Amino acid sequence: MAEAVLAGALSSGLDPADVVATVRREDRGAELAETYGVATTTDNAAAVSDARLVVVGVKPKDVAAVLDEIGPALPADAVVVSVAVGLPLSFYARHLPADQHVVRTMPNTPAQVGAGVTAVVPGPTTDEDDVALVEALLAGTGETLRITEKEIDAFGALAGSGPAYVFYVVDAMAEAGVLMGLTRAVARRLAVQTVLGAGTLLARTGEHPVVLREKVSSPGGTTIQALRRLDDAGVRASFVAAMEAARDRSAELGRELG
Ligand SMILES: NC(=O)C1=CN([C@@H]2O[C@H](COP(=O)(O)OP(=O)(O)OC[C@H]3O[C@@H](n4cnc5c(N)ncnc54)[C@H](OP(=O)(O)O)[C@@H]3O)[C@@H](O)[C@H]2O)C=CC1
Ligand SMILES: O=C(O)[C@@H]1CCC=N1
Repeated sequence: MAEAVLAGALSSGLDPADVVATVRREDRGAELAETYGVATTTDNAAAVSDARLVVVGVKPKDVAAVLDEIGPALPADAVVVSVAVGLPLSFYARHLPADQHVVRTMPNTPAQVGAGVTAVVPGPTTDEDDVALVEALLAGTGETLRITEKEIDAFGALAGSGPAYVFYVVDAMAEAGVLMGLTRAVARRLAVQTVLGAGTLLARTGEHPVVLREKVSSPGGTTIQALRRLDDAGVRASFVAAMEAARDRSAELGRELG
């Protein structure tokens, strides 16, 4: 996820000379340096010692150790940007020096191609300049949306995890195409282009998805037959249950690790 944010930010004008990426493995560092032209190091504390923005992009279970490591080296005016699912701002406050500014975010992987959407939750002591700086970093990754911390588990369940649901649907549609005799390459291309086209149509027209769905579903035609099968199989209810499970896991992670 951190690489996707890096790629999006660089593509919109962030200077690679202003970035230090930290890694655990030298080979990973070489890969990032080669791909993005950024400096890399395995020394997290050294990397943050004159940083203005510090994106902590490790898994939730590893965040505490990284914060404990970098805390003493952080400049007082550095803003720590959280991307971890589940961990509340209070968690960061416990592991960082008093009054260190923190902005909690929830990005998604389309950030890599500038088509992401990221939630931004300012920390209690964070000033407007700091939040604007974080939003400027994220501008190249797509849209940003300020929300409250109580909304972020739901945001993550919908938008953070959302790309995985779409990839799941694309895979299922392509597999159905193969079942009906299309080649794998053609089936996948059709599924990808159809999702891209439908998403673009939704975004450009601003029409409600129900209206667009009805325009495809001719009375007595083919699409309505397909949609009836999806309803019979409980697909809509499954989406609700799936996203509630993701939201609940996010809250649970916060309790487990916090
Ligand atoms: N994946 C997603 O779509 C989203 C993820 N997130 C959040 O982003 C965070 C990362 O998730 P994700 O990208 O999936 O996980 P990954 O495991 O793919 O990425 C974590 C990276 O952190 C590196 N790392 C681990 N420990 C250290 C350390 N001490 N110092 C430096 N680097 C370290 C890992 O190195 P190594 O390669 O050696 O393992 C790895 O490259 C999580 O907190 C997650 O909740 C948020 C929104 C969406
Ligand atoms: O699955 C996860 O835990 C991360 C957080 C949101 C998307 N991926």
